[in-house]
Amino acid sequence: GWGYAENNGPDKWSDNFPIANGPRQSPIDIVPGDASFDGGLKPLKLKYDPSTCLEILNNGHSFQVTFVDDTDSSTLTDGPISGIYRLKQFHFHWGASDDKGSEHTVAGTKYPAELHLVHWNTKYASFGEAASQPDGLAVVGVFLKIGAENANLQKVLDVFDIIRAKGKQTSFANFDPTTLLPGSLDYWTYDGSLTTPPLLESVTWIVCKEPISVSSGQMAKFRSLLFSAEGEPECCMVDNYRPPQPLKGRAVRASFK
Ligand SMILES: COc1cc(C[n+]2ccc3cc(OS(N)(=O)=O)ccc3c2)cc(OC)c1OC
Ligand SMILES: [Zn+2]
Repeated sequence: GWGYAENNGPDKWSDNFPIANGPRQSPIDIVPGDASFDGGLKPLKLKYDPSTCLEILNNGHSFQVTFVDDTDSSTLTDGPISGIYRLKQFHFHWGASDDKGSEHTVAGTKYPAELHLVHWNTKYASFGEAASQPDGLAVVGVFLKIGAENANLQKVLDVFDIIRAKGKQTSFANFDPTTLLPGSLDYWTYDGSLTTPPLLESVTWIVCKEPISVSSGQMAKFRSLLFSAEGEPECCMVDNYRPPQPLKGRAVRASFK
């Protein structure tokens, strides 16, 4: 299957997923000077209920924290979207070293990691159905920047020893993803795609301008996870990011001046 190695990585994804060369692929390089301020963009409204937090899983590409999404308990509204989008999961992408790892870049700058909070439009019956619609998903991206230790993030890293290998999962309750958001919710927004196969062009991207902090030691903990399953030769989970894709004429709007 697909991965991030030389033989199955981003440059090979178009073999099985031709949409990889489509008109609205993600991530992109965000050039602040080229983004147009849109005074019509509303502030993001994120309302998360920690009791909807379910489990944490190593899916072999990243780790994800999954939420119960059968009610409107944890939602994204306003911002660039209309309607109600429900939180399904959040996950991260990161590098083998602190000089790379984010998927979106800002005027060519790479951050050591990027958080994705994945939401689906409740006008559709499920995540899977929404994922095939042009307005089906909204992903909030948050950059991680090397600095002070992040105590909220540490709660997630503390269970990594249990989910070290692909396929491992454990219950994970009462986590509030709001604690992983930056102080300012200023954002850039553009129409894009999932950044991993099936690369569906169904995502309204909402990328926060302000990063959250992560310490270098915490980044080392991310890199202790494995792409490989138990009993397989150990392969460190690092560089699980897709590089920026062609903008192909898309507009990037800014919610701030
Ligand atoms: C839960 O059901 C699905 C899970 C998934 C798993 N999945 C695969 C790839 C993903 C890529 C994502 O990309 S990202 N990095 O842009 O956030 C986000 C969520 C994803 C979730 C895909 C589906 O169809 C596309 C599903 O519906 C059948
Ligand atoms: Zn992602």
